Amino acid sequence: MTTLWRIGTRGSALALWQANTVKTRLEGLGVAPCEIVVITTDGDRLQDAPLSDIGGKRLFVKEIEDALLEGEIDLAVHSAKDMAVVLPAGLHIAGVLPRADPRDAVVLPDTHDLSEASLPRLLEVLGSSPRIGTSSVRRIAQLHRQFPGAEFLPVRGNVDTRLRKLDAGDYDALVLAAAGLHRLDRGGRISGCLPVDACIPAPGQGIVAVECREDADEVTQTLVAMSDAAADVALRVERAIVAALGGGCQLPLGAHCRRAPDGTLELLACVTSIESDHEVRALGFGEDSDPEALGEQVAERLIADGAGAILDAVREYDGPLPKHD
Ligand SMILES: NCc1[nH]cc(CCC(=O)O)c1CC(=O)O
Repeated sequence: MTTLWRIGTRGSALALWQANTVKTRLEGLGVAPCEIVVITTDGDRLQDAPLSDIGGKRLFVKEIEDALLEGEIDLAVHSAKDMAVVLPAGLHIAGVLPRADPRDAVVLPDTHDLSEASLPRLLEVLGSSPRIGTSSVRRIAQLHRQFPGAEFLPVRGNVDTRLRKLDAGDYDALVLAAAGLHRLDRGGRISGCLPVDACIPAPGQGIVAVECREDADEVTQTLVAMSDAAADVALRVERAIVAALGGGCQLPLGAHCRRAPDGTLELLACVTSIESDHEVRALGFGEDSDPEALGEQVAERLIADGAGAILDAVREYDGPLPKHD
Protein backbone atom coordinates (compact mmCIF):
# COMPACT_ATOMS: atom_id res chain seq x y z
CA MET A 1 0.00 0.00 0.00
CA THR A 2 1.36 3.43 -0.92
CA THR A 3 0.94 6.13 1.68
CA LEU A 4 -0.60 9.44 0.77
CA TRP A 5 1.34 12.58 1.72
CA ARG A 6 -0.89 15.37 2.97
CA ILE A 7 0.36 18.84 2.04
CA GLY A 8 -0.90 21.59 4.35
CA THR A 9 -1.38 25.08 2.93
CA ARG A 10 -3.43 28.22 3.31
CA GLY A 11 -6.33 28.53 0.90
CA SER A 12 -5.37 31.77 -0.89
CA ALA A 13 -4.79 31.59 -4.62
CA LEU A 14 -1.08 32.27 -4.06
CA ALA A 15 -0.75 29.59 -1.37
CA LEU A 16 -2.61 27.04 -3.51
CA TRP A 17 -0.35 27.78 -6.49
CA GLN A 18 2.67 27.19 -4.26
CA ALA A 19 1.30 23.97 -2.77
CA ASN A 20 0.25 22.59 -6.16
CA THR A 21 3.68 23.36 -7.60
CA VAL A 22 5.31 21.40 -4.78
CA LYS A 23 2.75 18.58 -5.22
CA THR A 24 3.55 18.28 -8.92
CA ARG A 25 7.30 18.19 -8.24
CA LEU A 26 7.00 15.60 -5.51
CA GLU A 27 4.71 13.38 -7.57
CA GLY A 28 7.20 13.74 -10.43
CA LEU A 29 9.78 12.09 -8.16
CA GLY A 30 7.41 9.14 -7.90
CA VAL A 31 7.70 8.62 -4.14
CA ALA A 32 4.11 9.05 -3.00
CA PRO A 33 0.83 10.50 -4.20
CA CYS A 34 0.03 13.80 -2.49
CA GLU A 35 -3.14 15.56 -1.46
CA ILE A 36 -3.67 19.22 -0.60
CA VAL A 37 -5.18 20.02 2.80
CA VAL A 38 -6.35 23.63 3.15
CA ILE A 39 -5.91 25.11 6.62
CA THR A 40 -7.33 28.46 7.70
CA THR A 41 -4.90 30.64 9.66
CA ASP A 42 -5.43 33.71 11.86
CA GLY A 43 -3.95 35.74 9.03
CA ASP A 44 -6.86 34.63 6.84
CA ARG A 45 -9.49 35.30 9.52
CA LEU A 46 -8.24 38.82 10.23
CA GLN A 47 -8.40 39.95 6.60
CA ASP A 48 -9.55 43.45 7.38
CA ALA A 49 -7.30 44.40 10.26
CA PRO A 50 -4.13 46.23 9.26
CA LEU A 51 -1.22 43.83 9.54
CA SER A 52 0.67 46.39 11.58
CA ASP A 53 -2.02 46.07 14.27
CA ILE A 54 -2.08 42.29 14.47
CA GLY A 55 1.62 41.71 13.89
CA GLY A 56 3.17 38.35 14.67
CA LYS A 57 5.27 36.59 12.10
CA ARG A 58 3.54 33.25 12.65
CA LEU A 59 0.15 34.68 11.75
CA PHE A 60 0.02 32.79 8.47
CA VAL A 61 1.77 29.65 9.63
CA LYS A 62 0.86 28.76 13.23
CA GLU A 63 -2.17 26.56 12.53
CA ILE A 64 -0.30 24.83 9.72
CA GLU A 65 2.72 24.12 11.92
CA ASP A 66 0.40 22.84 14.67
CA ALA A 67 -1.18 20.45 12.14
CA LEU A 68 2.32 19.20 11.21
CA LEU A 69 3.22 18.61 14.85
CA GLU A 70 -0.12 16.82 15.44
CA GLY A 71 0.50 14.55 12.46
CA GLU A 72 -2.59 15.81 10.62
CA ILE A 73 -0.44 16.69 7.61
CA ASP A 74 2.97 15.40 6.43
CA LEU A 75 4.44 18.55 4.94
CA ALA A 76 3.60 22.23 4.73
CA VAL A 77 4.23 24.76 1.98
CA HIS A 78 4.77 28.44 2.81
CA SER A 79 6.12 31.65 1.31
CA ALA A 80 9.50 31.62 3.05
CA LYS A 81 9.19 35.27 3.98
CA ASP A 82 6.08 34.60 6.08
CA MET A 83 7.88 32.08 8.31
CA ALA A 84 9.28 32.88 11.75
CA VAL A 85 13.01 32.71 12.10
CA VAL A 86 12.79 30.18 14.92
CA LEU A 87 10.68 27.18 13.95
CA PRO A 88 8.77 25.13 16.53
CA ALA A 89 10.89 22.32 18.02
CA GLY A 90 10.69 19.20 15.86
CA LEU A 91 10.09 20.99 12.53
CA HIS A 92 12.54 21.99 9.82
CA ILE A 93 12.64 23.45 6.33
CA ALA A 94 13.79 20.45 4.30
CA GLY A 95 13.44 21.84 0.79
CA VAL A 96 12.82 24.98 -1.25
CA LEU A 97 11.73 25.74 -4.80
CA PRO A 98 14.00 27.74 -7.13
CA ARG A 99 13.75 31.42 -6.30
CA ALA A 100 11.35 33.53 -8.38
CA ASP A 101 12.03 37.23 -9.03
CA PRO A 102 12.85 38.57 -5.53
CA ARG A 103 12.16 42.23 -6.34
CA ASP A 104 9.31 44.48 -5.32
CA ALA A 105 7.13 45.53 -8.23
CA VAL A 106 5.35 48.81 -8.86
CA VAL A 107 1.87 48.44 -10.35
CA LEU A 108 0.05 51.45 -11.78
CA PRO A 109 -3.72 51.64 -12.36
CA ASP A 110 -4.87 50.02 -15.60
CA THR A 111 -5.47 53.47 -17.10
CA HIS A 112 -1.70 53.63 -17.68
CA ASP A 113 -0.16 51.77 -20.56
CA LEU A 114 3.15 51.23 -18.79
CA SER A 115 4.21 47.67 -18.38
CA GLU A 116 7.95 47.13 -17.86
CA ALA A 117 8.66 50.87 -17.75
CA SER A 118 12.10 52.09 -16.75
CA LEU A 119 12.45 53.27 -13.17
CA PRO A 120 13.03 56.95 -14.13
CA ARG A 121 9.89 56.85 -16.29
CA LEU A 122 7.90 55.35 -13.42
CA LEU A 123 9.12 57.97 -10.98
CA GLU A 124 8.16 60.66 -13.47
CA VAL A 125 4.64 59.24 -13.83
CA LEU A 126 4.21 58.95 -10.07
CA GLY A 127 5.19 62.57 -9.48
CA SER A 128 6.32 63.93 -6.14
CA SER A 129 3.42 62.94 -3.89
CA PRO A 130 1.94 59.59 -4.96
CA ARG A 131 -0.51 57.63 -2.79
CA ILE A 132 1.21 54.26 -2.55
CA GLY A 133 -0.66 51.18 -1.35
CA THR A 134 1.42 48.83 0.79
CA SER A 135 1.16 47.57 4.37
CA SER A 136 4.75 46.47 4.72
CA VAL A 137 6.85 48.46 7.19
CA ARG A 138 9.93 47.47 5.22
CA ARG A 139 8.57 48.91 1.98
CA ILE A 140 7.20 52.05 3.62
CA ALA A 141 10.46 52.78 5.43
CA GLN A 142 12.63 52.25 2.35
CA LEU A 143 10.31 53.84 -0.22
CA HIS A 144 9.79 56.94 1.85
CA ARG A 145 13.47 57.68 1.33
CA GLN A 146 12.94 57.54 -2.44
CA PHE A 147 9.56 59.30 -2.41
CA PRO A 148 9.78 61.86 0.42
CA GLY A 149 6.39 63.31 -0.52
CA ALA A 150 4.53 60.01 -0.81
CA GLU A 151 1.58 58.99 1.29
CA PHE A 152 1.46 55.29 2.23
CA LEU A 153 -1.97 53.72 2.55
CA PRO A 154 -2.66 50.26 3.94
CA VAL A 155 -3.85 47.60 1.52
CA ARG A 156 -4.81 44.03 2.28
CA GLY A 157 -6.81 41.23 0.72
CA ASN A 158 -5.83 38.96 -2.13
CA VAL A 159 -3.96 40.20 -5.16
CA ASP A 160 -7.04 40.63 -7.34
CA THR A 161 -8.82 42.62 -4.62
CA ARG A 162 -5.77 44.87 -4.33
CA LEU A 163 -5.60 45.39 -8.08
CA ARG A 164 -9.32 46.22 -8.17
CA LYS A 165 -8.86 48.89 -5.48
CA LEU A 166 -5.93 50.29 -7.44
CA ASP A 167 -7.89 50.44 -10.68
CA ALA A 168 -10.81 52.06 -8.84
CA GLY A 169 -8.51 54.96 -7.95
CA ASP A 170 -7.84 54.23 -4.27
CA TYR A 171 -4.08 54.46 -4.87
CA ASP A 172 -1.72 55.90 -7.49
CA ALA A 173 0.40 52.75 -7.30
CA LEU A 174 0.78 49.49 -5.43
CA VAL A 175 4.07 47.97 -4.42
CA LEU A 176 3.88 44.17 -4.24
CA ALA A 177 6.26 41.26 -4.50
CA ALA A 178 6.89 40.55 -8.19
CA ALA A 179 6.91 36.82 -7.38
CA GLY A 180 3.32 36.84 -6.13
CA LEU A 181 2.09 38.63 -9.26
CA HIS A 182 3.94 36.23 -11.57
CA ARG A 183 2.62 33.18 -9.72
CA LEU A 184 -0.94 34.40 -10.10
CA ASP A 185 -0.47 35.13 -13.78
CA ARG A 186 -0.66 38.86 -13.13
CA GLY A 187 2.94 39.57 -14.19
CA GLY A 188 1.54 41.62 -17.07
CA ARG A 189 0.36 44.19 -14.50
CA ILE A 190 3.92 44.95 -13.37
CA SER A 191 4.78 48.48 -14.48
CA GLY A 192 8.37 48.18 -13.28
CA CYS A 193 10.45 46.39 -10.68
CA LEU A 194 12.46 48.26 -8.08
CA PRO A 195 16.14 47.36 -8.31
CA VAL A 196 17.28 45.32 -5.33
CA ASP A 197 19.65 48.11 -4.25
CA ALA A 198 16.84 50.70 -4.34
CA CYS A 199 14.37 48.65 -2.27
CA ILE A 200 16.06 45.68 -0.60
CA PRO A 201 13.59 42.77 -0.58
CA ALA A 202 12.35 40.98 2.52
CA PRO A 203 14.43 38.02 3.68
CA GLY A 204 13.16 34.96 1.78
CA GLN A 205 11.12 36.95 -0.75
CA GLY A 206 10.43 34.89 -3.88
CA ILE A 207 11.26 31.57 -2.20
CA VAL A 208 8.72 28.82 -1.47
CA ALA A 209 9.77 26.71 1.54
CA VAL A 210 8.61 23.21 2.40
CA GLU A 211 8.55 22.29 6.07
CA CYS A 212 8.15 18.87 7.69
CA ARG A 213 8.85 17.00 10.93
CA GLU A 214 12.51 16.39 11.60
CA ASP A 215 11.78 12.75 12.42
CA ALA A 216 9.93 12.16 9.12
CA ASP A 217 12.90 10.57 7.35
CA GLU A 218 11.32 9.67 4.03
CA VAL A 219 9.59 13.03 3.61
CA THR A 220 12.77 14.86 4.61
CA GLN A 221 14.96 12.90 2.19
CA THR A 222 12.52 13.48 -0.65
CA LEU A 223 12.36 17.23 0.05
CA VAL A 224 16.15 17.45 0.22
CA ALA A 225 16.33 15.70 -3.17
CA MET A 226 13.77 18.11 -4.62
CA SER A 227 15.38 21.24 -3.15
CA ASP A 228 17.03 23.96 -5.21
CA ALA A 229 20.59 24.43 -3.93
CA ALA A 230 20.93 28.13 -4.85
CA ALA A 231 17.64 29.14 -3.23
CA ASP A 232 18.45 26.98 -0.20
CA VAL A 233 21.75 28.71 0.49
CA ALA A 234 20.24 32.19 -0.07
CA LEU A 235 17.44 31.42 2.37
CA ARG A 236 19.90 30.16 5.01
CA VAL A 237 21.90 33.38 4.70
CA GLU A 238 18.79 35.59 4.85
CA ARG A 239 17.28 33.73 7.81
CA ALA A 240 20.61 33.87 9.62
CA ILE A 241 20.74 37.66 9.48
CA VAL A 242 17.18 37.93 10.80
CA ALA A 243 18.05 35.55 13.63
CA ALA A 244 21.23 37.48 14.46
CA LEU A 245 19.22 40.72 14.61
CA GLY A 246 16.77 39.15 17.05
CA GLY A 247 13.92 38.26 14.68
CA GLY A 248 10.42 39.58 15.20
CA CYS A 249 7.36 40.48 13.27
CA GLN A 250 7.12 43.15 10.60
CA LEU A 251 10.65 44.50 10.79
CA PRO A 252 11.89 47.28 8.49
CA LEU A 253 14.69 44.96 7.47
CA GLY A 254 15.71 44.23 3.89
CA ALA A 255 18.12 41.35 3.25
CA HIS A 256 19.00 39.92 -0.10
CA CYS A 257 21.61 37.28 -0.90
CA ARG A 258 22.82 36.86 -4.46
CA ARG A 259 25.78 35.33 -6.18
CA ALA A 260 28.53 37.67 -7.39
CA PRO A 261 29.93 36.98 -10.88
CA ASP A 262 32.94 35.20 -9.37
CA GLY A 263 30.66 32.78 -7.51
CA THR A 264 30.98 34.18 -3.98
CA LEU A 265 27.82 34.86 -2.03
CA GLU A 266 26.93 38.50 -1.50
CA LEU A 267 24.49 39.69 1.16
CA LEU A 268 23.06 43.21 0.97
CA ALA A 269 20.99 44.31 3.95
CA CYS A 270 19.47 47.41 5.51
CA VAL A 271 17.60 48.44 8.61
CA THR A 272 15.49 51.59 8.30
CA SER A 273 13.77 53.56 11.05
CA ILE A 274 9.96 53.73 10.99
CA GLU A 275 10.18 57.45 10.23
CA SER A 276 12.76 56.71 7.51
CA ASP A 277 15.15 59.27 8.90
CA HIS A 278 17.83 56.70 9.70
CA GLU A 279 19.03 53.84 7.58
CA VAL A 280 22.03 51.58 7.97
CA ARG A 281 23.21 49.36 5.16
CA ALA A 282 25.86 46.70 4.92
CA LEU A 283 27.24 44.41 2.24
CA GLY A 284 29.17 41.25 3.01
CA PHE A 285 30.68 38.31 1.17
CA GLY A 286 30.79 34.65 2.09
CA GLU A 287 30.97 31.06 0.98
CA ASP A 288 28.34 28.39 0.41
CA SER A 289 30.04 26.22 3.02
CA ASP A 290 28.87 28.54 5.86
CA PRO A 291 25.77 30.57 4.97
CA GLU A 292 25.05 31.35 8.64
CA ALA A 293 28.45 33.03 9.02
CA LEU A 294 27.61 35.47 6.21
CA GLY A 295 24.29 36.41 7.81
CA GLU A 296 25.94 36.88 11.20
CA GLN A 297 28.82 38.92 9.79
CA VAL A 298 26.50 41.39 8.03
CA ALA A 299 24.25 41.61 11.11
CA GLU A 300 27.29 42.52 13.22
CA ARG A 301 28.21 45.22 10.75
CA LEU A 302 24.66 46.66 10.86
CA ILE A 303 24.67 46.60 14.66
CA ALA A 304 28.05 48.34 14.76
CA ASP A 305 26.48 51.10 12.64
CA GLY A 306 23.45 51.54 14.91
CA ALA A 307 20.85 49.01 13.69
CA GLY A 308 20.22 47.81 17.26
CA ALA A 309 18.82 51.15 18.39
CA ILE A 310 16.62 51.42 15.27
CA LEU A 311 15.24 47.91 15.81
CA ASP A 312 14.65 48.52 19.54
CA ALA A 313 12.61 51.60 18.65
CA VAL A 314 10.63 49.61 16.06
CA ARG A 315 9.92 46.84 18.57
CA GLU A 316 8.66 49.36 21.13
CA TYR A 317 6.61 51.29 18.59
CA ASP A 318 2.93 50.49 18.78
CA GLY A 319 1.40 53.44 17.00
CA PRO A 320 -0.06 53.43 13.49
CA LEU A 321 2.32 53.18 10.56
CA PRO A 322 3.32 56.66 9.45
CA LYS A 323 1.59 57.81 6.31
CA HIS A 324 4.16 60.47 5.61
CA ASP A 325 1.51 62.83 4.30
N1 LIG B 1 3.33 39.12 2.91
C1 LIG B 1 2.44 38.43 2.05
C2 LIG B 1 3.18 37.71 0.97
N2 LIG B 1 3.86 36.59 1.24
C3 LIG B 1 4.45 36.16 0.07
C4 LIG B 1 4.12 37.05 -0.94
C5 LIG B 1 4.53 36.97 -2.35
C6 LIG B 1 5.50 35.87 -2.69
C7 LIG B 1 6.89 36.05 -2.15
O1 LIG B 1 7.28 37.16 -1.74
O2 LIG B 1 7.62 35.04 -2.13
C8 LIG B 1 3.29 38.04 -0.39
C9 LIG B 1 2.66 39.18 -1.09
C10 LIG B 1 3.50 40.43 -1.19
O3 LIG B 1 4.41 40.64 -0.35
O4 LIG B 1 3.26 41.24 -2.09
